[in-house]
Amino acid sequence: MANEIDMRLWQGRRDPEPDSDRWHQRIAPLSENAPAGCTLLGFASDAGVARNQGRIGAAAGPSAIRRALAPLAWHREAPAFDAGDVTCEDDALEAAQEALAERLAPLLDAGHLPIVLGGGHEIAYASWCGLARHLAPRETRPRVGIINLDAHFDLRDPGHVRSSGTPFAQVAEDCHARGWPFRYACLGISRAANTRALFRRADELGVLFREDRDITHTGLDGIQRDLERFIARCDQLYLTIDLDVLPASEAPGVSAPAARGVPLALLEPLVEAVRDSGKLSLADIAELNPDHDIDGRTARVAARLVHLLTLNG
Ligand SMILES: N=CN[C@@H](CCC(=O)O)C(=O)O
Ligand SMILES: [Mn+2]
Ligand SMILES: [Mn+2]
Repeated sequence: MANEIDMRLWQGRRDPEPDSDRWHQRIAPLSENAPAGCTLLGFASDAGVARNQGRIGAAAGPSAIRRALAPLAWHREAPAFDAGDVTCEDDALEAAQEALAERLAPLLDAGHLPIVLGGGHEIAYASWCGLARHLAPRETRPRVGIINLDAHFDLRDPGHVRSSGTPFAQVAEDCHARGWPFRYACLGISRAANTRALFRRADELGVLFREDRDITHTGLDGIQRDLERFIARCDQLYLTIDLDVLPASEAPGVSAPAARGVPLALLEPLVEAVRDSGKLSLADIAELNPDHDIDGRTARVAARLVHLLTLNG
């Protein structure tokens, strides 16, 4: 289930001038006793998307993000590592989620900032389980804030089927079982793409949500303030980005492209606010489907988001 680390994906142009490195020249395979840095870990799965009646292909997402990140300019001081992939075999989603959690927890224990590359949004339950495994022995009631940039709540009832549409309902159940608060913010919601039942569940669970049409140049300041208030109530943050939050023109390579979406230019300040909060423990990027991408557009957006998230390290 855990693949060898394939460093051949890390290729790109080389400039002869000094101080001109790119990611492919700096990223290293994760080794034992590596110093803390940002660590990429792939989750090659679209089993959750298949269960959710979506377009499969996201299992190839992690490699496509690495290829798109490889030639981007390196601006970091701290190291970056590639920890390889966890692969979901056929429909063995729960086993793959467990395997990812098992890989993530020691990375968090060692002080890394893991960035998990999807993979369908079923990645989110796996990321959460890794974070919970790291936190459980350390804190009795951790105040974790989950910030999801997504057109969808992904709060479908997991009692029917566990899929890419259920991860945050699964997290809510897990928090309830542990006696931990469930703090969930979902920014970019499309009213047209979420049923009334999902809006009701979001209200019942006290979710902070903002619709795609409200995230505009004029509305951004207010949303930033709401986000900052949410962040102030948390001790650590888990950021999850579903690429279908972007307009289909910017992110065509997803299972469910957005007719409207929130442009990258408006998402970046929100990502920066999370990054610069000093509370970010874990991030993932979900739903890249290279089969439906156009000229690598969506992979480039995903790579740019990884670049942005890790810029200050
Ligand atoms: N990851 C989540 N996906 C959406 C899919 C919506 C669709 O296929 O239209 C959801 O379940 O709501
Ligand atoms: Mn979505
Ligand atoms: Mn989603």
